[in-house]
Amino acid sequence: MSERRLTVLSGPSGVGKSTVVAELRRAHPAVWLSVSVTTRRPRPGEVNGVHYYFVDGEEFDRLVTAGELLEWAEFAGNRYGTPREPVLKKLADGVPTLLEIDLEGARQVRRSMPEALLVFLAPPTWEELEKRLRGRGTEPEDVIARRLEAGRVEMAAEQEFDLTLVNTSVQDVCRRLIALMTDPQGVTTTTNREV
Ligand SMILES: Nc1ncnc2c1ncn2[C@@H]1O[C@H](COP(=O)(O)OP(=O)(O)OP(=O)(O)O)[C@@H](O)[C@H]1O
Ligand SMILES: Nc1nc2c(ncn2[C@@H]2O[C@H](COP(=O)(O)O)[C@@H](O)[C@H]2O)c(=O)[nH]1
Repeated sequence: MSERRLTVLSGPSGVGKSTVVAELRRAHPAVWLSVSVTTRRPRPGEVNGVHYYFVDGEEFDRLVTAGELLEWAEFAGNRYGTPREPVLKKLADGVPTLLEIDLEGARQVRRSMPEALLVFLAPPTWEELEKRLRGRGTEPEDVIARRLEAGRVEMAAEQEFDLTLVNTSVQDVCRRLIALMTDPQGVTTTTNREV
C-alpha cells in the first residue's frame, strides 16, 4: 500500500455511491468508511452512528466552530461533514480510508489533502440517474428536484476528479475501486472514464 490511503467517492445523488460503498465494505472489511455528521433526518432503517451521526443545527455549528470537521458542505437543504480526528487516526494507522461526500466536500479535501485520490461515480445516462433516485423512494418530489439540480452541477465538475467510474455494475465498480485503493500507482493525473 502506498502513502495515498485516502480515497474520496463523489457523484450525483442517486448514482449509487452508498450501494457501492456497502458492497465494498462487505467484500473488503479492511477498508474503513468515515461516518459523517448530518443535520438531515434519518431515513427508515438508518441507524445513528452507523449510517450517520444525526445532529441538530446547533451541534453542527459547534462542530464547525470547534474545527472538528475535516470538511463540510450544505447539500439540498441539509448540512453534512466529516469528523476530522477519526480520519487522521485511521490514516496514521495505515488503514485504507474512504469518504463518501459531495462535490463541495471533495474540493475541500483536494485543497487540504492533495495526496487523496478523488473518484467520480457517474451514471450510465442521466435518465438512469433519475430512475435510480426516484426508484429509491426515500425523498418527496421537491427534494428529488433539488438533488437533480445539484446533480447537474456535480456532473459538470467531473473533470476535477482523478478518474471517473461509470456505475453500470456495482461489482465492476467495487473491483476497480479496491484495486485503486490498494495500488494507486496505476492512476494518472489525467481524468479517465472507465467501467
Ligand atoms: N449499478 C446499479 N444498477 C442499478 N441500480 C443501482 C446501481 N447502483 C445503485 N443502484 C440503485 O440506485 C439507487 C440509489 O443508490 P444509492 O442510494 O446508493 O445512491 P447514492 O449515490 O448513495 O445517493 P445519495 O447521494 O442520494 O445518498 C438505489 O435504489 C440503488 O439500489
Ligand atoms: N461534503 C459532505 N458531503 C457528504 C457527507 N456525507 C454525505 N455527503 C453527501 O451528501 C449527499 C446527500 O447524502 P444523503 O445521505 O442525504 O443522500 C450525498 O452526495 C453524500 O455523498 C459529508 O460528510 N460531507
